Amino acid sequence: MTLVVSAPGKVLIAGGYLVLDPKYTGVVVSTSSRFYTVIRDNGKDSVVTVRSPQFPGAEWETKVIVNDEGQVLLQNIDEAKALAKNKFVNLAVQKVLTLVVEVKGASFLSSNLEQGLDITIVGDNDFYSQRAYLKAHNLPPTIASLNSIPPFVPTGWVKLSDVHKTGLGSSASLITSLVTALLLHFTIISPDALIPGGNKEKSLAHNVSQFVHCLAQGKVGSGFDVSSAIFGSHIYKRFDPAVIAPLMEKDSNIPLLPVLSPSNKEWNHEIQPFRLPPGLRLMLGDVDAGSDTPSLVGKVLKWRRESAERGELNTPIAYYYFRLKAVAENLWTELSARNQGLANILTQLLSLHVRQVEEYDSALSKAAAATYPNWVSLAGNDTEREVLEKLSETRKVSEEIREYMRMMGSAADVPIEPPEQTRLLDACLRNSGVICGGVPGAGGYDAIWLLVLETQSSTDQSPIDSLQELWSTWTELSVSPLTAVESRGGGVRLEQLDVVPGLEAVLN
Ligand SMILES: Nc1ncnc2c1ncn2[C@@H]1O[C@H](COP(=O)(O)OP(=O)(O)OP(=O)(O)O)[C@@H](O)[C@H]1O
Ligand SMILES: C[C@@](O)(CCOP(=O)(O)O)CC(=O)O
Repeated sequence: MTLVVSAPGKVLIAGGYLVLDPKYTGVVVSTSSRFYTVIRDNGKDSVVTVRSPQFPGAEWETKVIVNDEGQVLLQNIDEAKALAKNKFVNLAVQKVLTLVVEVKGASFLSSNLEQGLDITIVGDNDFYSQRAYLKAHNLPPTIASLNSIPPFVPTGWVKLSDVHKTGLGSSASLITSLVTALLLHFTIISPDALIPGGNKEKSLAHNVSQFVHCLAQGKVGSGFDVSSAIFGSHIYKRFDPAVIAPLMEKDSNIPLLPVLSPSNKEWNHEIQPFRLPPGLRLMLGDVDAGSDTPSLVGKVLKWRRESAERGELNTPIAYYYFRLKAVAENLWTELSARNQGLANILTQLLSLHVRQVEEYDSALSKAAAATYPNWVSLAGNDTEREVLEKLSETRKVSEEIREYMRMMGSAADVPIEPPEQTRLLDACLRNSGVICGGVPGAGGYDAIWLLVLETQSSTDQSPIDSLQELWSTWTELSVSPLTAVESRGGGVRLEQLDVVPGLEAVLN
Protein backbone atom coordinates (compact mmCIF):
# COMPACT_ATOMS: atom_id res chain seq x y z
CA MET A 1 0.00 0.00 0.00
CA THR A 2 1.22 3.47 -0.88
CA LEU A 3 0.12 6.41 1.23
CA VAL A 4 0.71 9.99 0.03
CA VAL A 5 0.10 13.09 2.13
CA SER A 6 0.88 16.67 1.08
CA ALA A 7 1.03 19.92 3.03
CA PRO A 8 1.28 23.46 1.60
CA GLY A 9 3.87 26.19 2.14
CA LYS A 10 2.95 29.63 3.47
CA VAL A 11 3.24 33.38 3.07
CA LEU A 12 2.52 35.63 6.04
CA ILE A 13 1.10 38.66 4.24
CA ALA A 14 0.37 40.58 7.45
CA GLY A 15 1.26 40.18 11.11
CA GLY A 16 5.01 39.50 11.15
CA TYR A 17 6.37 39.91 14.71
CA LEU A 18 2.92 40.83 16.08
CA VAL A 19 1.68 37.26 15.66
CA LEU A 20 4.29 36.12 18.20
CA ASP A 21 2.12 37.86 20.82
CA PRO A 22 -1.25 36.15 21.53
CA LYS A 23 -2.90 39.58 21.60
CA TYR A 24 -2.47 39.94 17.83
CA THR A 25 -3.28 37.99 14.68
CA GLY A 26 -1.46 37.17 11.45
CA VAL A 27 -2.91 36.74 7.95
CA VAL A 28 -1.36 33.65 6.40
CA VAL A 29 -1.91 32.42 2.84
CA SER A 30 -1.04 28.81 2.08
CA THR A 31 0.57 28.09 -1.26
CA SER A 32 -0.10 25.71 -4.12
CA SER A 33 3.53 24.59 -3.68
CA ARG A 34 3.58 21.61 -1.33
CA PHE A 35 5.69 19.01 0.42
CA TYR A 36 4.84 15.37 -0.22
CA THR A 37 5.47 12.39 2.04
CA VAL A 38 5.09 8.94 0.49
CA ILE A 39 4.95 5.89 2.79
CA ARG A 40 5.40 2.34 1.53
CA ASP A 41 6.81 -0.94 2.93
CA ASN A 42 10.50 -1.71 2.60
CA GLY A 43 10.23 -5.37 3.61
CA LYS A 44 12.77 -4.97 6.46
CA ASP A 45 11.46 -5.81 9.92
CA SER A 46 11.43 -2.74 12.23
CA VAL A 47 13.57 -0.71 9.85
CA VAL A 48 12.57 2.79 8.75
CA THR A 49 14.27 4.15 5.63
CA VAL A 50 13.88 7.79 4.56
CA ARG A 51 14.91 9.32 1.23
CA SER A 52 14.87 12.86 -0.12
CA PRO A 53 15.72 12.18 -3.79
CA GLN A 54 16.13 15.87 -4.62
CA PHE A 55 19.44 15.90 -2.72
CA PRO A 56 22.67 13.94 -3.05
CA GLY A 57 23.31 11.52 -0.20
CA ALA A 58 19.94 12.26 1.41
CA GLU A 59 19.20 8.70 2.52
CA TRP A 60 18.79 7.73 6.12
CA GLU A 61 17.77 4.61 8.00
CA THR A 62 17.12 3.48 11.54
CA LYS A 63 16.07 0.42 13.50
CA VAL A 64 13.06 0.92 15.77
CA ILE A 65 13.30 -0.66 19.20
CA VAL A 66 10.70 -0.51 21.95
CA ASN A 67 12.30 -1.12 25.35
CA ASP A 68 10.66 -2.69 28.42
CA GLU A 69 9.42 0.69 29.63
CA GLY A 70 7.64 1.18 26.33
CA GLN A 71 10.09 3.83 25.12
CA VAL A 72 10.80 4.08 21.40
CA LEU A 73 14.53 4.06 20.62
CA LEU A 74 15.94 4.73 17.17
CA GLN A 75 19.13 2.74 16.70
CA ASN A 76 21.71 3.41 13.97
CA ILE A 77 22.30 0.60 11.49
CA ASP A 78 24.96 2.29 9.40
CA GLU A 79 26.58 5.36 10.98
CA ALA A 80 26.91 7.10 7.61
CA LYS A 81 23.15 6.89 7.08
CA ALA A 82 22.02 7.58 10.65
CA LEU A 83 18.53 9.11 10.66
CA ALA A 84 19.70 11.37 13.50
CA LYS A 85 21.64 13.31 10.85
CA ASN A 86 18.31 14.81 9.80
CA LYS A 87 17.07 16.19 13.12
CA PHE A 88 13.68 17.26 11.75
CA VAL A 89 12.79 13.88 10.26
CA ASN A 90 14.35 11.94 13.14
CA LEU A 91 12.25 13.76 15.74
CA ALA A 92 9.06 13.39 13.69
CA VAL A 93 9.56 9.62 13.42
CA GLN A 94 10.58 9.19 17.06
CA LYS A 95 7.73 11.26 18.52
CA VAL A 96 4.96 9.84 16.33
CA LEU A 97 6.06 6.26 17.01
CA THR A 98 6.11 7.09 20.76
CA LEU A 99 2.55 8.32 20.43
CA VAL A 100 1.61 5.10 18.61
CA VAL A 101 2.93 3.05 21.54
CA GLU A 102 1.02 5.25 23.99
CA VAL A 103 -2.26 4.94 22.11
CA LYS A 104 -2.10 1.39 20.70
CA GLY A 105 0.61 -0.41 22.68
CA ALA A 106 4.10 -1.70 21.93
CA SER A 107 2.99 -4.93 20.27
CA PHE A 108 0.76 -2.99 17.84
CA LEU A 109 3.76 -0.95 16.76
CA SER A 110 6.04 -3.99 16.42
CA SER A 111 3.57 -6.00 14.38
CA ASN A 112 2.81 -3.01 12.16
CA LEU A 113 6.51 -2.50 11.53
CA GLU A 114 7.21 -6.08 10.43
CA GLN A 115 7.38 -4.95 6.80
CA GLY A 116 9.33 -1.82 7.75
CA LEU A 117 8.63 1.67 6.43
CA ASP A 118 10.00 3.28 3.29
CA ILE A 119 9.46 7.04 3.46
CA THR A 120 10.12 9.41 0.55
CA ILE A 121 10.00 13.17 1.07
CA VAL A 122 9.95 15.74 -1.74
CA GLY A 123 9.15 19.42 -1.96
CA ASP A 124 7.84 21.34 -4.97
CA ASN A 125 10.58 23.20 -6.84
CA ASP A 126 9.39 26.53 -5.40
CA PHE A 127 10.77 25.67 -1.94
CA TYR A 128 14.33 25.80 -3.23
CA SER A 129 15.81 28.54 -5.37
CA GLN A 130 15.93 27.43 -9.03
CA ARG A 131 18.26 30.24 -10.17
CA ALA A 132 21.18 27.89 -10.76
CA TYR A 133 19.05 25.49 -12.80
CA LEU A 134 17.58 28.29 -14.94
CA LYS A 135 21.03 29.72 -15.55
CA ALA A 136 22.57 26.36 -16.43
CA HIS A 137 19.76 25.72 -18.94
CA ASN A 138 19.85 29.23 -20.37
CA LEU A 139 16.30 29.91 -19.30
CA PRO A 140 15.03 33.40 -18.36
CA PRO A 141 13.65 33.78 -14.81
CA THR A 142 9.95 33.52 -15.66
CA ILE A 143 7.00 31.45 -14.47
CA ALA A 144 6.91 29.80 -17.91
CA SER A 145 10.55 28.68 -17.54
CA LEU A 146 9.87 27.38 -14.05
CA ASN A 147 6.87 25.43 -15.33
CA SER A 148 9.12 23.76 -17.90
CA ILE A 149 11.47 22.35 -15.21
CA PRO A 150 10.76 18.71 -14.25
CA PRO A 151 8.79 18.42 -10.99
CA PHE A 152 10.87 17.76 -7.83
CA VAL A 153 14.01 18.46 -9.81
CA PRO A 154 17.26 17.41 -8.11
CA THR A 155 19.30 20.37 -6.90
CA GLY A 156 22.41 19.01 -8.60
CA TRP A 157 25.33 18.68 -6.21
CA VAL A 158 23.93 21.10 -3.67
CA LYS A 159 23.45 19.29 -0.37
CA LEU A 160 20.31 19.63 1.75
CA SER A 161 22.31 21.55 4.35
CA ASP A 162 23.52 24.09 1.76
CA VAL A 163 20.41 24.53 -0.38
CA HIS A 164 19.11 28.08 -0.89
CA LYS A 165 15.53 28.07 0.46
CA THR A 166 12.90 30.55 -0.68
CA GLY A 167 11.11 31.17 2.61
CA LEU A 168 7.94 29.17 1.92
CA GLY A 169 8.44 27.27 5.18
CA SER A 170 9.97 24.02 3.97
CA SER A 171 10.51 22.57 7.43
CA ALA A 172 6.94 23.24 8.62
CA SER A 173 5.36 21.78 5.45
CA LEU A 174 7.72 18.81 5.57
CA ILE A 175 7.02 18.07 9.25
CA THR A 176 3.27 18.48 8.78
CA SER A 177 3.09 16.14 5.79
CA LEU A 178 5.35 13.56 7.46
CA VAL A 179 3.65 13.62 10.87
CA THR A 180 0.19 13.44 9.31
CA ALA A 181 1.21 10.59 6.99
CA LEU A 182 2.59 8.59 9.93
CA LEU A 183 -0.52 9.23 12.06
CA LEU A 184 -2.66 7.96 9.16
CA HIS A 185 -0.42 4.97 8.50
CA PHE A 186 -0.72 3.79 12.10
CA THR A 187 -4.47 4.61 12.16
CA ILE A 188 -4.11 7.11 15.00
CA ILE A 189 -6.22 9.37 12.79
CA SER A 190 -8.54 8.36 9.95
CA PRO A 191 -8.68 9.76 6.39
CA ASP A 192 -11.89 11.60 7.38
CA ALA A 193 -9.71 13.86 9.50
CA LEU A 194 -8.35 15.43 6.32
CA ILE A 195 -11.59 16.49 4.70
CA PRO A 196 -11.97 20.29 4.57
CA GLY A 197 -12.90 21.77 7.90
CA GLY A 198 -11.54 18.72 9.64
CA ASN A 199 -12.34 17.40 13.06
CA LYS A 200 -10.61 16.67 16.35
CA GLU A 201 -8.23 14.26 14.65
CA LYS A 202 -7.02 17.04 12.38
CA SER A 203 -6.30 19.06 15.48
CA LEU A 204 -4.26 16.15 16.81
CA ALA A 205 -2.18 16.23 13.62
CA HIS A 206 -1.78 19.99 14.17
CA ASN A 207 -0.71 19.67 17.80
CA VAL A 208 1.79 16.88 17.11
CA SER A 209 3.27 18.72 14.09
CA GLN A 210 3.48 21.96 16.04
CA PHE A 211 5.31 20.20 18.90
CA VAL A 212 7.75 18.30 16.64
CA HIS A 213 8.51 21.47 14.65
CA CYS A 214 9.23 23.47 17.82
CA LEU A 215 11.44 20.69 19.17
CA ALA A 216 13.38 20.42 15.89
CA GLN A 217 13.83 24.20 15.64
CA GLY A 218 14.82 24.35 19.30
CA LYS A 219 12.37 27.21 19.88
CA VAL A 220 8.68 27.98 19.99
CA GLY A 221 7.80 30.49 17.25
CA SER A 222 4.25 31.68 16.64
CA GLY A 223 3.43 28.47 14.75
CA PHE A 224 1.52 30.12 11.86
CA ASP A 225 3.56 28.05 9.40
CA VAL A 226 2.51 24.66 10.79
CA SER A 227 -1.01 25.92 11.35
CA SER A 228 -1.41 26.93 7.69
CA ALA A 229 0.21 23.68 6.55
CA ILE A 230 -2.64 21.92 8.40
CA PHE A 231 -5.62 24.24 7.86
CA GLY A 232 -4.73 26.24 4.71
CA SER A 233 -5.05 30.06 4.53
CA HIS A 234 -6.49 31.64 7.67
CA ILE A 235 -6.23 34.39 10.24
CA TYR A 236 -4.07 33.01 13.02
CA LYS A 237 -3.79 33.71 16.72
CA ARG A 238 -1.02 31.79 18.40
CA PHE A 239 -1.16 29.17 21.18
CA ASP A 240 0.40 29.77 24.56
CA PRO A 241 3.86 28.16 24.45
CA ALA A 242 3.27 26.95 28.04
CA VAL A 243 1.09 24.14 26.64
CA ILE A 244 4.10 22.25 25.26
CA ALA A 245 6.70 23.51 27.74
CA PRO A 246 6.78 20.23 29.74
CA LEU A 247 7.54 18.28 26.53
CA MET A 248 10.21 20.73 25.41
CA GLU A 249 12.44 19.99 28.37
CA LYS A 250 15.60 18.07 27.60
CA ASP A 251 15.09 14.27 27.76
CA SER A 252 11.45 14.78 28.73
CA ASN A 253 9.86 11.39 29.25
CA ILE A 254 6.35 12.41 30.17
CA PRO A 255 3.52 10.92 28.10
CA LEU A 256 2.74 12.86 24.91
CA LEU A 257 -0.98 12.27 24.51
CA PRO A 258 -2.28 14.15 27.57
CA VAL A 259 -0.41 17.24 26.34
CA LEU A 260 -0.99 16.88 22.58
CA SER A 261 -4.59 15.69 22.69
CA PRO A 262 -7.12 18.15 21.23
CA SER A 263 -9.08 17.71 24.48
CA ASN A 264 -6.26 19.49 26.29
CA LYS A 265 -7.90 22.88 26.84
CA GLU A 266 -4.50 24.55 27.09
CA TRP A 267 -4.29 24.56 23.27
CA ASN A 268 -5.74 28.03 22.79
CA HIS A 269 -4.75 28.99 19.23
CA GLU A 270 -7.52 30.49 17.10
CA ILE A 271 -8.11 29.82 13.40
CA GLN A 272 -10.45 32.23 11.60
CA PRO A 273 -11.39 31.35 8.02
CA PHE A 274 -9.77 33.49 5.32
CA ARG A 275 -9.06 33.23 1.62
CA LEU A 276 -8.02 35.62 -1.10
CA PRO A 277 -10.84 37.03 -3.20
CA PRO A 278 -11.12 35.46 -6.69
CA GLY A 279 -9.13 37.17 -9.44
CA LEU A 280 -6.46 38.48 -7.06
CA ARG A 281 -3.48 36.28 -7.71
CA LEU A 282 -0.75 35.88 -5.16
CA MET A 283 2.60 36.50 -6.83
CA LEU A 284 5.90 35.84 -5.11
CA GLY A 285 9.36 37.10 -5.93
CA ASP A 286 12.44 35.28 -4.70
CA VAL A 287 14.95 38.06 -4.10
CA ASP A 288 18.69 37.57 -4.03
CA ALA A 289 20.55 40.45 -2.48
CA GLY A 290 23.84 38.63 -2.78
CA SER A 291 24.36 38.48 0.97
CA ASP A 292 22.96 36.52 3.91
CA THR A 293 20.12 38.17 5.78
CA PRO A 294 20.88 38.37 9.48
CA SER A 295 18.28 37.04 11.89
CA LEU A 296 15.83 39.90 12.33
CA VAL A 297 13.40 38.40 14.80
CA GLY A 298 15.68 38.41 17.85
CA LYS A 299 16.64 42.05 17.37
CA VAL A 300 13.08 43.31 16.93
CA LEU A 301 11.85 41.46 20.00
CA LYS A 302 14.81 42.70 22.04
CA TRP A 303 14.03 46.25 21.03
CA ARG A 304 10.37 45.86 21.98
CA ARG A 305 11.25 44.25 25.33
CA GLU A 306 13.88 46.82 26.18
CA SER A 307 11.68 49.75 25.25
CA ALA A 308 9.06 48.35 27.61
CA GLU A 309 11.54 47.68 30.43
CA ARG A 310 13.34 50.99 30.16
CA GLY A 311 10.00 52.73 30.40
CA GLU A 312 9.87 51.59 34.03
CA LEU A 313 13.27 53.07 34.89
CA ASN A 314 13.29 56.05 37.20
CA THR A 315 16.35 57.83 35.81
CA PRO A 316 16.94 61.27 34.32
CA ILE A 317 16.39 59.81 30.88
CA ALA A 318 13.21 58.05 31.96
CA TYR A 319 11.17 60.48 29.94
CA TYR A 320 13.00 59.52 26.77
CA TYR A 321 12.45 55.84 27.44
CA PHE A 322 8.88 56.52 28.44
CA ARG A 323 8.41 57.92 24.96
CA LEU A 324 10.19 54.92 23.47
CA LYS A 325 7.87 52.55 25.30
CA ALA A 326 4.88 54.47 24.04
CA VAL A 327 6.24 54.26 20.50
CA ALA A 328 6.70 50.48 20.72
CA GLU A 329 3.24 49.89 22.14
CA ASN A 330 1.62 52.30 19.79
CA LEU A 331 3.33 50.74 16.78
CA TRP A 332 2.01 47.29 17.66
CA THR A 333 -1.52 48.65 18.18
CA GLU A 334 -1.58 50.73 15.01
CA LEU A 335 -0.11 47.94 12.89
CA SER A 336 -2.54 45.43 14.31
CA ALA A 337 -5.51 47.62 13.34
CA ARG A 338 -4.20 47.80 9.74
CA ASN A 339 -3.49 44.08 9.55
CA GLN A 340 -7.03 43.36 10.68
CA GLY A 341 -8.25 46.02 8.22
CA LEU A 342 -6.49 44.32 5.30
CA ALA A 343 -8.09 40.98 6.19
CA ASN A 344 -11.52 42.62 6.49
CA ILE A 345 -11.36 44.42 3.14
CA LEU A 346 -10.21 41.29 1.32
CA THR A 347 -13.07 39.38 2.95
CA GLN A 348 -15.53 42.06 1.84
CA LEU A 349 -14.23 41.71 -1.73
CA LEU A 350 -14.87 37.98 -1.48
CA SER A 351 -18.50 38.59 -0.50
CA LEU A 352 -18.93 41.11 -3.32
CA HIS A 353 -17.81 38.34 -5.67
CA VAL A 354 -20.32 35.93 -4.18
CA ARG A 355 -23.11 38.51 -4.47
CA GLN A 356 -22.50 39.87 -7.98
CA VAL A 357 -20.04 37.87 -10.02
CA GLU A 358 -20.49 39.70 -13.31
CA GLU A 359 -19.98 43.23 -12.00
CA TYR A 360 -17.14 41.99 -9.83
CA ASP A 361 -15.37 40.51 -12.84
CA SER A 362 -15.94 43.55 -15.04
CA ALA A 363 -14.58 45.84 -12.30
CA LEU A 364 -11.47 43.68 -12.02
CA SER A 365 -10.92 43.77 -15.80
CA LYS A 366 -11.07 47.55 -15.72
CA ALA A 367 -8.63 47.80 -12.83
CA ALA A 368 -6.28 45.33 -14.53
CA ALA A 369 -5.68 47.85 -17.32
CA ALA A 370 -5.21 50.84 -15.02
CA THR A 371 -2.94 52.06 -12.28
CA TYR A 372 -3.82 53.18 -8.76
CA PRO A 373 -5.37 55.69 -7.93
CA ASN A 374 -7.40 55.66 -11.15
CA TRP A 375 -9.46 52.54 -10.49
CA VAL A 376 -12.58 54.11 -8.93
CA SER A 377 -13.05 56.57 -11.81
CA LEU A 378 -13.59 53.61 -14.17
CA ALA A 379 -16.76 52.38 -12.44
CA GLY A 380 -19.72 51.89 -14.78
CA ASN A 381 -22.27 51.14 -12.06
CA ASP A 382 -22.68 51.01 -8.27
CA THR A 383 -21.38 47.50 -7.74
CA GLU A 384 -18.34 48.12 -9.90
CA ARG A 385 -17.71 51.25 -7.89
CA GLU A 386 -17.94 49.28 -4.66
CA VAL A 387 -15.44 46.70 -5.95
CA LEU A 388 -13.03 49.35 -7.25
CA GLU A 389 -13.27 51.25 -3.97
CA LYS A 390 -12.39 48.09 -2.07
CA LEU A 391 -9.38 47.52 -4.32
CA SER A 392 -8.24 51.07 -3.58
CA GLU A 393 -8.75 50.55 0.16
CA THR A 394 -6.69 47.37 -0.09
CA ARG A 395 -3.86 49.41 -1.57
CA LYS A 396 -4.19 52.17 1.02
CA VAL A 397 -4.15 49.92 4.07
CA SER A 398 -1.35 47.73 2.75
CA GLU A 399 0.76 50.84 2.12
CA GLU A 400 0.16 51.87 5.72
CA ILE A 401 1.25 48.42 6.86
CA ARG A 402 4.47 48.83 4.88
CA GLU A 403 5.03 52.22 6.43
CA TYR A 404 4.62 50.86 9.96
CA MET A 405 6.87 47.89 9.19
CA ARG A 406 9.54 50.30 7.99
CA MET A 407 9.14 52.30 11.21
CA MET A 408 9.52 49.11 13.23
CA GLY A 409 12.64 48.36 11.23
CA SER A 410 14.26 51.73 11.82
CA ALA A 411 13.31 51.79 15.51
CA ALA A 412 14.83 48.34 16.08
CA ASP A 413 17.62 48.98 13.57
CA VAL A 414 16.88 45.93 11.42
CA PRO A 415 16.22 45.86 7.66
CA ILE A 416 12.55 44.75 7.74
CA GLU A 417 11.79 46.59 4.50
CA PRO A 418 15.23 47.79 3.43
CA PRO A 419 15.40 50.69 0.93
CA GLU A 420 16.27 48.29 -1.93
CA GLN A 421 13.03 46.40 -1.27
CA THR A 422 11.09 49.66 -0.98
CA ARG A 423 12.30 50.75 -4.42
CA LEU A 424 11.45 47.35 -5.91
CA LEU A 425 7.97 47.20 -4.35
CA ASP A 426 7.17 50.80 -5.32
CA ALA A 427 8.14 50.06 -8.91
CA CYS A 428 5.92 46.94 -8.96
CA LEU A 429 3.02 48.90 -7.50
CA ARG A 430 3.25 51.50 -10.27
CA ASN A 431 2.23 48.80 -12.78
CA SER A 432 -1.35 48.41 -14.02
CA GLY A 433 -3.40 45.85 -12.17
CA VAL A 434 -1.02 45.45 -9.24
CA ILE A 435 -3.17 45.84 -6.14
CA CYS A 436 -0.83 45.66 -3.17
CA GLY A 437 2.28 44.02 -1.83
CA GLY A 438 4.92 43.86 0.85
CA VAL A 439 7.73 41.89 2.42
CA PRO A 440 6.43 38.59 3.81
CA GLY A 441 6.85 37.34 7.37
CA ALA A 442 9.81 38.83 9.16
CA GLY A 443 10.78 40.84 6.06
CA GLY A 444 14.38 41.32 5.00
CA TYR A 445 15.96 41.07 1.58
CA ASP A 446 14.75 37.57 0.68
CA ALA A 447 11.31 37.91 -0.86
CA ILE A 448 8.36 40.07 -1.84
CA TRP A 449 4.67 39.26 -2.22
CA LEU A 450 2.09 40.97 -4.41
CA LEU A 451 -1.60 40.63 -5.19
CA VAL A 452 -2.05 41.04 -8.91
CA LEU A 453 -5.20 41.04 -11.06
CA GLU A 454 -5.39 37.92 -13.13
CA THR A 455 -7.77 39.14 -15.77
CA GLN A 456 -6.34 38.71 -19.24
CA SER A 457 -7.10 41.19 -21.98
CA SER A 458 -6.43 40.35 -25.60
CA THR A 459 -4.86 43.73 -26.29
CA ASP A 460 -2.96 44.73 -23.14
CA GLN A 461 -0.10 42.84 -21.57
CA SER A 462 -1.33 41.06 -18.43
CA PRO A 463 -0.24 42.54 -15.08
CA ILE A 464 1.59 39.27 -14.35
CA ASP A 465 3.60 39.48 -17.57
CA SER A 466 4.41 43.17 -17.03
CA LEU A 467 5.72 42.36 -13.57
CA GLN A 468 7.89 39.55 -14.88
CA GLU A 469 9.29 41.93 -17.46
CA LEU A 470 10.02 44.51 -14.76
CA TRP A 471 11.75 41.92 -12.60
CA SER A 472 13.89 40.59 -15.44
CA THR A 473 15.31 44.06 -16.05
CA TRP A 474 15.66 45.06 -12.37
CA THR A 475 19.33 45.43 -11.58
CA GLU A 476 19.59 46.61 -7.96
CA LEU A 477 18.37 43.23 -6.68
CA SER A 478 18.03 39.97 -8.53
CA VAL A 479 14.32 39.01 -8.58
CA SER A 480 13.01 35.68 -9.78
CA PRO A 481 9.34 34.63 -9.64
CA LEU A 482 7.99 31.57 -7.86
CA THR A 483 5.17 29.60 -9.48
CA ALA A 484 3.06 29.42 -6.32
CA VAL A 485 -0.48 30.78 -6.16
CA GLU A 486 -2.85 30.40 -3.22
CA SER A 487 -3.53 26.76 -2.46
CA ARG A 488 -6.95 25.76 -3.71
CA GLY A 489 -6.85 22.48 -1.81
CA GLY A 490 -6.63 24.07 1.63
CA GLY A 491 -4.20 22.53 4.08
CA VAL A 492 -2.86 19.03 4.58
CA ARG A 493 -4.48 16.40 2.33
CA LEU A 494 -4.35 12.84 1.06
CA GLU A 495 -3.08 12.52 -2.49
CA GLN A 496 -3.30 9.87 -5.15
CA LEU A 497 0.18 8.93 -6.30
CA ASP A 498 -0.60 8.87 -10.02
CA VAL A 499 -2.37 12.23 -9.97
CA VAL A 500 0.59 14.28 -8.68
CA PRO A 501 2.75 15.08 -11.75
CA GLY A 502 6.24 13.63 -11.43
CA LEU A 503 5.76 11.97 -8.05
CA GLU A 504 5.75 8.37 -9.23
CA ALA A 505 8.92 9.03 -11.23
CA VAL A 506 10.94 10.21 -8.22
CA LEU A 507 10.08 7.07 -6.26
CA ASN A 508 12.07 4.85 -8.59
N1 LIG B 1 13.43 17.69 1.10
C1 LIG B 1 13.76 17.54 2.40
N2 LIG B 1 13.94 16.31 2.89
C2 LIG B 1 14.26 16.13 4.18
N3 LIG B 1 14.44 17.11 5.06
C3 LIG B 1 14.27 18.37 4.61
C4 LIG B 1 13.93 18.65 3.26
N4 LIG B 1 13.85 19.99 3.12
C5 LIG B 1 14.11 20.53 4.33
N5 LIG B 1 14.37 19.57 5.24
C6 LIG B 1 14.68 19.72 6.68
O1 LIG B 1 14.30 21.00 7.09
C7 LIG B 1 15.44 21.71 7.60
C8 LIG B 1 15.36 23.19 7.21
O2 LIG B 1 14.60 23.81 8.15
P1 LIG B 1 14.71 25.37 8.48
O3 LIG B 1 13.85 25.61 9.67
O4 LIG B 1 16.13 25.78 8.45
O5 LIG B 1 14.05 25.96 7.17
P2 LIG B 1 12.78 26.86 6.97
O6 LIG B 1 12.91 28.08 7.84
O7 LIG B 1 11.56 26.07 7.10
O8 LIG B 1 13.01 27.29 5.46
P3 LIG B 1 12.18 28.12 4.40
O9 LIG B 1 11.08 28.88 5.13
O10 LIG B 1 13.15 29.06 3.75
O11 LIG B 1 11.65 27.12 3.45
C9 LIG B 1 16.62 21.01 6.97
O12 LIG B 1 17.76 21.14 7.79
C10 LIG B 1 16.16 19.57 6.90
O13 LIG B 1 16.37 18.90 8.12
C1 LIG C 1 8.71 37.18 12.72
C2 LIG C 1 7.65 36.11 12.66
O1 LIG C 1 6.42 36.67 13.15
C3 LIG C 1 7.37 35.68 11.22
C4 LIG C 1 8.50 35.00 10.51
O2 LIG C 1 8.01 34.59 9.27
P1 LIG C 1 8.91 34.05 8.05
O3 LIG C 1 9.59 32.81 8.56
O4 LIG C 1 9.82 35.18 7.69
O5 LIG C 1 7.86 33.78 6.99
C5 LIG C 1 8.05 34.93 13.53
C6 LIG C 1 6.92 33.95 13.84
O6 LIG C 1 5.75 34.29 13.66
O7 LIG C 1 7.22 32.84 14.30
